[in-house]
Amino acid sequence: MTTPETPTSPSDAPQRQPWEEQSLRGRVLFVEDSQTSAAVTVHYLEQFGLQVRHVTTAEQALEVLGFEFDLVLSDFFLDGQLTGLDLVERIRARNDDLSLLPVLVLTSAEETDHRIGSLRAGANDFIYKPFHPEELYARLRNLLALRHAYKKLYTQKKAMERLSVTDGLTNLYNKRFLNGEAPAILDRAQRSEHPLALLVMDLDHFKHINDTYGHDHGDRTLKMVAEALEEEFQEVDLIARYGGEEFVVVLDRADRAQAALRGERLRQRLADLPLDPPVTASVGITAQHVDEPARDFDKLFREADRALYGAKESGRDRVAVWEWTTGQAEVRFPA
Ligand SMILES: Nc1nc2c(ncn2[C@@H]2O[C@H](COP(=O)(O)OP(=O)(O)OP(=O)(O)O)[C@@H](O)[C@H]2O)c(=O)[nH]1
Repeated sequence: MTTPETPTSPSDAPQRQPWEEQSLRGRVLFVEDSQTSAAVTVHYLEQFGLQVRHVTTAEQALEVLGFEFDLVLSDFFLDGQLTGLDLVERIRARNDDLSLLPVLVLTSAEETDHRIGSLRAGANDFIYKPFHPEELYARLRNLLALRHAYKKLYTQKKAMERLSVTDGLTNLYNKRFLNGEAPAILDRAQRSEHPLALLVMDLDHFKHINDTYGHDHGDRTLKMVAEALEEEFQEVDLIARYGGEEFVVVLDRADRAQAALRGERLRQRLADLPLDPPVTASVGITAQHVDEPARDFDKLFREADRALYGAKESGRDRVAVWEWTTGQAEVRFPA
């Protein structure tokens, strides 16, 4: 049985606002110089579920504009030199991703030219003042859906970019990234006149480890070696897995002697890893000093590789340095 208070038809039901059904998510940069209008609008924006930063001029908006915002809501006429249209133009002219921020412009019904101008400048949408809250909600919801879709795409793009430059097994950078980045790091070192060293490390008799203990064991060994490399060279930006069991470290601002010491520490660290059987590694090092003729990255890599070959030839588990003056690999460690 129905009581008199119970609604008997949908029209009797208390009307729920759309934002009570589905609140919005996001941060809005709201630009409005009239305190009275601003108070009403902020009230609605917060009711919709949005976080609001209110400023009164376009100049202030440009100052605080940052990646934490999802949308700009701006009145056309503002205190200060700049209008809402100027604000749109300046946001769109930025050369970072904030140039893509959705902008909704508040205008009055008579301001046709301003509306067209704002849209031509790149505003995504407009709304007449005084607005109906449901209309504001609907327009904001559409623009925020666009924003959230863009953010998702951006995150996916970043993840894809990261995947394309890293090695799946060890998570270190791959050869492609090394070959793309290292020449620029070397170029900067040469122009700012500081040394740069290159370290190439190759595990010894890794084929034997694989053949005897299985490929999975080999993989686990490679992962542990990669972790050791990251710990040993925490301050280094470029550590790469160059191929199977060969790794490269670009030591910006290190000279030959410093790099040789770092190579020796790495050699000892790898020998101390709790692995059964233990691994050893051969290390080849070269450096570009300020007083030496400039070489390109390929040439430096060949020098480090020849030093590595020297370390292998001398019995493995060694650190060898390519000496620029003698044009030869010289074993430095163990002493
Ligand atoms: N488990 C595992 N093995 C790999 C991977 N990539 C390359 N390898 C193996 O690494 C071994 C490298 O063998 P070699 O190039 O002969 O070198 P090595 O046995 O370490 O000998 P030296 O370098 O001369 O001391 C091969 O058996 C490859 O199959 C990998 O991702 N996982």
